Amino acid sequence: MPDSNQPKREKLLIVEDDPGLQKQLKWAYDDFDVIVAGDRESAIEMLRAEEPDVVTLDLGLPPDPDGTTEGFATMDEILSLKPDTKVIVASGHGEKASALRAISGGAWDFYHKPVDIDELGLIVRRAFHVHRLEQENATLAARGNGDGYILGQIITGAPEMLKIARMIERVANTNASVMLLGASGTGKELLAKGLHEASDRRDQAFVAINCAAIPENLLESELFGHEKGAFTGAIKTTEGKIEQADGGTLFLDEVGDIPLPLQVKLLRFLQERVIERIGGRKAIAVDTRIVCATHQNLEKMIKENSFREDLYYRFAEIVIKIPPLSGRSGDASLLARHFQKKFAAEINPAVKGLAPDALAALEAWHWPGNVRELENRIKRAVIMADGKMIGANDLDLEVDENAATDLLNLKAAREAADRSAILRAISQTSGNISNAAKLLGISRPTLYDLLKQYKLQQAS
Ligand SMILES: Nc1ncnc2c1ncn2[C@@H]1O[C@H](COP(=O)(O)OP(=O)(O)OP(=O)(O)O)[C@@H](O)[C@H]1O
Repeated sequence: MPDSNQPKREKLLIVEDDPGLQKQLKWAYDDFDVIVAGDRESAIEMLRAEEPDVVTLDLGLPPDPDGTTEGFATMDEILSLKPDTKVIVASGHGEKASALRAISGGAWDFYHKPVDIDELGLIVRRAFHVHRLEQENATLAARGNGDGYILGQIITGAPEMLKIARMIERVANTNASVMLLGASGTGKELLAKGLHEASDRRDQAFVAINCAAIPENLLESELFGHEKGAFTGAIKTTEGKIEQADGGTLFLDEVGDIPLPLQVKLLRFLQERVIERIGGRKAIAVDTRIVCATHQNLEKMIKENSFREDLYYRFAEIVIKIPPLSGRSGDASLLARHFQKKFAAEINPAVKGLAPDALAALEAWHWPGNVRELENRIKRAVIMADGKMIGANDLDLEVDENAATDLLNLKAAREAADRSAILRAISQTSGNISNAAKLLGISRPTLYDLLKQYKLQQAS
């Protein structure tokens, strides 16, 4: 007798252009609901229609079956439409470069062809397992029940960031240099710290330096140190940041601001792993791992000859792009609750939470200054709040008509429209749920159900 309680089978999308291999893989995964696509277009069509959680992707797809361009274009499109997808990339080319490109582009895992069904089966099953855990974690975090922490101190429930945490964990124990790209306030320094803590260098120093904040003429000495008497004012021998981070990690923020002569000196350090202090004669060996960040367009700077291409490739063995806060579903409320509790404890314990209209305004805002802006706004609101709850007025935000983004499918578009209408109604009625329900033409219980469904509940 068929078991009506049987759980829904998980969906696996196989993107592979070889019909023989398609059949073989389909047969091997008969415990999953397998769908197959032979090229980018049909893969994206199936992603939109079926929303698979795991995808195995052959990099050699038509019209470039012997290269990787079409495969990577498919991977990028999948991850931009549905960032929580676990993409497992297969390549017959077996080059390290493809593996690095895949992982830094957000792939979950990489394996070399020819396919070993058992080995791939393990990877696929683990990917489903981790996807399930991440979904549970995201739900808990959005409800405010889970702690929502990743990599130590980073708070998020968004699949976009969980993907990045996973990438960071994977590269932490390689010695590859990592470049974090993201707008100001997206948490690059916190992620660099997270990478250090996830690596086996965690017991040694984590040293951070912002190259844009230090005058050009002092930056060399800050990085490389100096010997006593090397220049006027050098009254004692001083270690630079690179040496201070020996055995550990150096976070170089705003590398785009490093002047060209110093870029040459840094290149030498990265190639030979030795430094010379200013005024020093001996080469000192250092084992410092570099994580760097910038919000500048280094590729453009290379074209304009203001950044060295060879240094870029030394810095950017792995490039990780950090999404802006507005691209992290549910994180604005989650982080707001965290900062409200933190600042209330430090500054104004009378403030107990965020009113629904405040949460609505937070979710609708586009956050040009990212997490730093959110932190500052909540801090200010905690200081200024009259009552127990922070209201939308305390945040000094206007409800923003969200710019349309590329949505996965009609269901996702409807949900986005529902969320936006609900948030606006709550904001217009200053958080009064009965009035908001009236404004929306639905009953109060229906509105509560929708708040729950879209994870828009009020903080307790
Ligand atoms: N996910 C997060 N969870 C908790 N706090 C965060 C998170 N992201 C950022 N922050 C906090 O926001 C502030 C800005 O973060 P951080 O300095 O890491 O950003 P950044 O990208 O390095 O900024 P910039 O490019 O301007 O230097 C810090 O106070 C940091 O602790």
